[in-house]
Amino acid sequence: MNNILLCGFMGCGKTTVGKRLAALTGREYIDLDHEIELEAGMTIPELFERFGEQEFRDREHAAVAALARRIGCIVSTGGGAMTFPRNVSAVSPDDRIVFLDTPFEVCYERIRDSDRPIVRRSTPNELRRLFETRRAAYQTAASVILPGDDTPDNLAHFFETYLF
Ligand SMILES: Nc1ncnc2c1ncn2[C@@H]1O[C@H](COP(=O)(O)OP(=O)(O)O)[C@@H](O)[C@H]1O
Ligand SMILES: O=C(O)C1=C[C@@H](OP(=O)(O)O)[C@@H](O)[C@H](O)C1
Ligand SMILES: [Mg+2]
Repeated sequence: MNNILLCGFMGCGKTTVGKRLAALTGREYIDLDHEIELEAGMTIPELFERFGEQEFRDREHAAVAALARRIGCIVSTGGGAMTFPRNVSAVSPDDRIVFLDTPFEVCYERIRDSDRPIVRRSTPNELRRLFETRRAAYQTAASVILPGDDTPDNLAHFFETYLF
C-alpha cells in the first residue's frame, strides 16, 4: 500500500486534513515536521534560530528519505518540502503526492500570527511572492490537485472517495 503525501503552502491545511484523513481511513499518520522536531529534540522555530534554515532543510530531506521504509501512511509534509527537487526525487514512485491548493488569502489569515519562522521573517508581500513561486513547484510535484478551501471534514471525505 502506497503512502499519500499532502503538500501545499503553509496554512493550506496539510496537518489538519492529514490527521482527519488518517482517522477516517485507519491509516498511520506522519507529520514530517513533528518527526523532525522529535529527531532534533527541539521545535522548528528553535531549530531555525539555533542552527539556521539549511540545517532544518537537511533534516527535512532526511525525513522525506526515511519514508522509503514506510508503507500505507498518510503524510503531511511541511510547506517547503515538495518545493525542493531532491525531496520530490526521494519520494517513492509508488507514493502519491497531493497538492492542497488553498488560496493565499485563506492561508495568510491562518498563519499570520503563528510562530512559523518563514512567516515571522517575511512581509505579507514576500509571502505572497513565495506562495506564487511555490505553487508552480507543488503543481509539478503532485499528481493530484485538490482545491483546499473547504472544511477539514469535507476535504477528508472527498480525499477518501477520490483516492481510495
Ligand atoms: N479546512 C480548514 N478549515 C478551517 N481551518 C483550517 C482548515 N485547515 C486548517 N485550518 C486551520 O488553519 C491553521 C493551519 O492549519 P495546518 O493544518 O497547520 O496547516 P499546514 O499544516 O498546511 O501549515 C490551523 O489553525 C487549522 O486549525
Ligand atoms: O513553508 C515552509 O518552508 C515551512 C513550513 C512549515 O510547515 P507547515 O507548512 O505545516 O506550516 C515548517 O515545515 C517550517 O516552518 C517551514
Ligand atoms: Mg503542518
